[in-house]
Amino acid sequence: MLTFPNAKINLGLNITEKRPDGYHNLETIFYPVPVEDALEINTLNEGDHKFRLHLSGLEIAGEAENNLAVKAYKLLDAAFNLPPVDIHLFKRIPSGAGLGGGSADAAFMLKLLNEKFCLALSDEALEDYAARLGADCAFFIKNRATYAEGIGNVFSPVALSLKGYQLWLVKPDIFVSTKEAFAKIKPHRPAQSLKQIIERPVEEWRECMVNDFEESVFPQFPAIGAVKEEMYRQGAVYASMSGSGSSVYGLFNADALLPDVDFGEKAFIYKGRFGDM
Ligand SMILES: C[C@@](CO)(OP(=O)(O)O)[C@H](O)COP(=O)(O)OP(=O)(O)OC[C@H]1O[C@@H](n2ccc(N)nc2=O)[C@H](O)[C@@H]1O
Ligand SMILES: Nc1ncnc2c1ncn2[C@@H]1O[C@H](COP(=O)(O)OP(=O)(O)O)[C@@H](O)[C@H]1O
Repeated sequence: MLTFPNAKINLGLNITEKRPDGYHNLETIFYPVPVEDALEINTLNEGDHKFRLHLSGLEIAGEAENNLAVKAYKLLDAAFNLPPVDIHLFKRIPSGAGLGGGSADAAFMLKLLNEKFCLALSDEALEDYAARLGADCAFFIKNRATYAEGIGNVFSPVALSLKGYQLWLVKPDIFVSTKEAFAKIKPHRPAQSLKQIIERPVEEWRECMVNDFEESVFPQFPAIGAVKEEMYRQGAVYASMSGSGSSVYGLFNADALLPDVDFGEKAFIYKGRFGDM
């Protein structure tokens, strides 16, 4: 059985306060984007392993045991004693990019196992399992525009569609540590909540919607800020870094022409169109 875990972008990201446990409260809107991995599972009939993981495409750091697709399998296996599985993951979503690719693989693995082994878990039950694998992981269960608060794990749906807009996504060859990016931020409450901002036309977002991480990340990595500037030079209606970086996206009108731009030899570049997601 085959599925295609997709990435997300953050539309706005306000870091509102530091908590006693060291984590930060924030508000953001997660929106699914059509950049996809491919994830396949088959029942494993040979050997005495519970799982085998085959990886291709972009490299993922870390051992197979720590792969989020495997962690998702282990979580449901502990509860339901699942048959052994052969897992194939083709990685197209860059890691450590603020695109949630690892979390997407985990959430889609839960959905895949639920279907393949007829576990009859509701979306809410799947969200509970997903939340144990990562803060933004549960978003990918319903996989629709979502307002997130708390540490990024308390969700409510938002009525928002970017259908028809073009998406230009660039991840320069730069690694940003999420932990360090948080450490450099002075949390503050925004003048206007993202819930209100998102109701305004996309053309107005540039004046009022921010990703607080840009303030700490752009001075350290000017090349990331330069990608955002380039998006606006090319006519983006709205452009921003996603999550804690290092990817940057631009939203363009349906008829805009997106030229070839050199963002560096190792940059990941995606151009596409939002559909019904
Ligand atoms: C900030 C977001 C917004 O989308 O960034 P991206 O990962 O998408 O870039 C996410 O919530 C990130 O979630 P995630 O990437 O899972 O972060 P984690 O691994 O849980 O945390 C890495 C480190 O960031 C800090 N951290 C994380 C989340 C949070 N609400 N407050 C924090 O202070 C902690 O120091 C933690 O040790
Ligand atoms: N299936 C997976 N895909 C991507 N990264 C994974 C996966 N499993 C574990 N990881 C680890 O999770 C980390 C975060 O990856 P990811 O969720 O893609 O990025 P981000 O948090 O920037 O959105 C990576 O550094 C990687 O080591």
